[in-house]
Amino acid sequence: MPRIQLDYSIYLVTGRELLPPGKDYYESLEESLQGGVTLVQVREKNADTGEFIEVARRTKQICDKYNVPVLINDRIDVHLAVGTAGIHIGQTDCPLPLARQLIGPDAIIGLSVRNLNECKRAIEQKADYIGIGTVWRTESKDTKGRKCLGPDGTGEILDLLHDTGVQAVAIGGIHLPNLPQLLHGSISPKYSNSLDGIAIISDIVSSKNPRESASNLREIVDSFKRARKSLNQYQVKGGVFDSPFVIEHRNKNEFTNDYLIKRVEDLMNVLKDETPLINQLTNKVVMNDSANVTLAVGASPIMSTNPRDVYDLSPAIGACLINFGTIDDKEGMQVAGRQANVNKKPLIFDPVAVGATSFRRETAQELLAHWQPTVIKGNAAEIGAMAESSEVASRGVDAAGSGFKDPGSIVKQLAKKRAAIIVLTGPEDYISDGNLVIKLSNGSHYLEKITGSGCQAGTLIACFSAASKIDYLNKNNEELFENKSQLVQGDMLLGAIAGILVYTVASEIAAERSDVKGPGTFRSALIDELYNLTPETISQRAKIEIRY
Ligand SMILES: Cc1ncc(COP(=O)(O)OP(=O)(O)O)c(N)n1
Ligand SMILES: Cc1nc(C(=O)O)sc1CCOP(=O)(O)O
Repeated sequence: MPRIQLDYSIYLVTGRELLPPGKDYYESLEESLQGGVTLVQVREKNADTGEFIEVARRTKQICDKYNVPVLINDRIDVHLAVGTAGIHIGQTDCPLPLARQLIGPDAIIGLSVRNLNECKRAIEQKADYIGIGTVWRTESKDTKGRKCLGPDGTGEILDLLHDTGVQAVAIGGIHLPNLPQLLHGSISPKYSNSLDGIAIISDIVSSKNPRESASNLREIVDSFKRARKSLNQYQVKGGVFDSPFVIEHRNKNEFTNDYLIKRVEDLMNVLKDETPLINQLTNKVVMNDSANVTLAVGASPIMSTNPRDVYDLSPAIGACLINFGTIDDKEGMQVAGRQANVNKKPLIFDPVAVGATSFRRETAQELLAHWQPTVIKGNAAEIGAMAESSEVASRGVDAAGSGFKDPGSIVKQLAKKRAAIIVLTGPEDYISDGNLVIKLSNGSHYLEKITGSGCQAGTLIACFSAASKIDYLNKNNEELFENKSQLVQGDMLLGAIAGILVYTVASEIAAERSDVKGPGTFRSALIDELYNLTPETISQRAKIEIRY
């Protein structure tokens, strides 16, 4: 008989010592089940055997009312005494093959996994599921000396589970604000596997209102799973598509150049009407020009980097740009990005010269463990480094060589790996959400002759991503909270396309002006042409190619 299938979505691990003062354990448990907990593990670190059995027995009685299975932490004897669905064991507990012999073929066995080797062994030993941790620091267990895996490390482990049938939850430091970042950021780089659920102690147990806490977490996990399912449907059927970043359900036949141009025009008007604030943590070399291009398209720049300030500003901004050209404000970047995720703001990451030094590579990894970007923009060297491709070597901030043999597939694969929109800039620009690749062929050779043109493109992507979110909210007010797992509402692919198109078309017009004699005059003319650009000009000049 096959073992029962468990729903790992919201996996409550109990912790009586973490209850708020005065809250009864059984009352808290029942409320959390009403909020949507799908699986419970009884974890008793201080109880003696008799007490553990009694707690497990009463826990199972309550869970049975809600048809929620119970597992026992570590103790095979308690599992056998109470007749629960199975056990969860750690690396130093009873070895899995022995545990299987003792509890029989039908019981569930989950195993804690901290790295790739432990995961391989869990697969060999036929664990039913693995608990991947610790994702982030936690006060609920002593994890001193252990490396936090972050969403990235979790995703690498998920890749190994491809086609194995082994399920996976993540554990450690998971709370409502960082949950969307974990779910999106842990989508595995090679096979796009995602978590089956999350294991939680304190976010539920320490809550005064465990029903609400569980229900909030459940809503995010459910909507993430729905979005993943519709993405898979698109890949299978090749018809209507809906990536995790795109709320608009588009039909392939309607997604044409004319449609894109019309939507870019809409966003140009939104920016002028709504003047969103764009916070830019950017490098010293380009700060002034970036602020000016922001103003030229109708948005409003702010260049705040102080951690307290970016925290307070976050709810009020339209989008956040993190450009780590001079990496002076790492703490500010960590806080700004994290708060952008929490407040569901578009977060644009420009990893300037990321492949040039190990410091830059490590900083990028560290930042990406703190937050999930909506868009990653770079030149060939930067995108190559992010994709861990050796095809294009990195030389300072410039892309060496002519780029990739197949740029479309590089951006598409990286978009899947990073669960973000990827923008590759160069003589032609390539943009992908992991499903589609858009090639844009506007621009001027002068862009290579002024400093910070790539940085300005990142700024404009941030402006138009903010416009895309505003546009979405203006049109779908009642559906504001339709998909709580969404990192940001609005069509972020469109925001990226609009930013690049507006910038490159304006650069063409600037370069054609008779008063432009070289890079110096081009630089000023570019800001003027961004300011004067009309939707009609975009429509006349845009060179767009859509590839599936
Ligand atoms: C779902 C889940 N994952 C990991 C753990 C940790 O188990 P273990 O390593 O055995 O540590 P203790 O829980 O015994 O402290 C877990 N309990 N549940
Ligand atoms: C029990 C446990 N195991 C972990 C691991 O990494 O194996 S982390 C952890 C504690 C999880 O508690 P919270 O949800 O409060 O962070």
